[in-house]
Amino acid sequence: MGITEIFEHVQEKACGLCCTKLEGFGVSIGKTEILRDINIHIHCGELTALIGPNGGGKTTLLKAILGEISHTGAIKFLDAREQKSRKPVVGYVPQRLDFDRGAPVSVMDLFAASLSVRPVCFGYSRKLRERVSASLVHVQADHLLERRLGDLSGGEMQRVLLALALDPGPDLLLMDEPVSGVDARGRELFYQLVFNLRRQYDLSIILVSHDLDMVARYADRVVLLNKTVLCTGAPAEVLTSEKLLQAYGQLCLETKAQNYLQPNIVGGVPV
Ligand SMILES: Nc1ncnc2c1ncn2[C@@H]1O[C@H](COP(=O)(O)OP(=O)(O)OP(=O)(O)O)[C@@H](O)[C@H]1O
Repeated sequence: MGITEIFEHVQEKACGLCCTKLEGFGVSIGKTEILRDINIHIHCGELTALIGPNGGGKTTLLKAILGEISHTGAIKFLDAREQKSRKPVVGYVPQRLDFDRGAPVSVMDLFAASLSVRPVCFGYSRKLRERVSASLVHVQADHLLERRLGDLSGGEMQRVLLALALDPGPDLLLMDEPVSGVDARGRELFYQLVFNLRRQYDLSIILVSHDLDMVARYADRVVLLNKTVLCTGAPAEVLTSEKLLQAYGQLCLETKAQNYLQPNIVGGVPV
């Protein structure tokens, strides 16, 4: 894939009617300052990749947005269709789901437990089954409806968790290295799905990833984070920035990051 094809999707237009802003965002745990002065504008219909060295604060930022840990500053969601600012509905896809792989729990059970107040042992309504089936279609997983969770592959499980995070439809979708343990084919499918869904649902997405190759190919924007925002912009801009080398330091040599810093090479692809 050439550089033009890699970045051509950036030229597509989102609705531009809603956005999420983090303003003066900071997190301290005990006396340790983990994040400071974070100002990010997350655009609707766009996939924003959050990259940075280990311990840079990426997971902490997602946890703070989810409200799991306290923060300073503000998170604002502007719904321009309704002409008002409100709390965003946030969906989340974790790196993995910890569960007993031997438990007789199906994909349908997982959705029912999340979407319905009725105990799973009482069965489900036809309406709920149709709703779950429709959600799974969007992530190419409708054939997995009755499958036991323990029998799913890593990629299938992450697609199911993606469908779960999209129901009910969020304003902001957060994903923390969602396919880090998944094989290359599964990773590619997952990124393609997310890439298509972002425009289909006008989703604002923040995706934490160490996979700079995928980031170069699928992200609309990149935020380089190490305690604070070091650099933000289009993938071609951030992934060729000297700040990337500074942030990753020696580790850069052990990751694909070095590819992006050589002149005339982006995403490991000569241009
Ligand atoms: N509960 C906690 N108490 C103290 N320090 C913490 C706590 N949670 C996270 N930290 C520290 O905050 C820093 C940021 O951690 P975080 O997990 O957010 O980084 P990350 O960018 O997601 O890292 P990685 O890429 O390795 O997943 C690290 O130095 C970590 O040790």
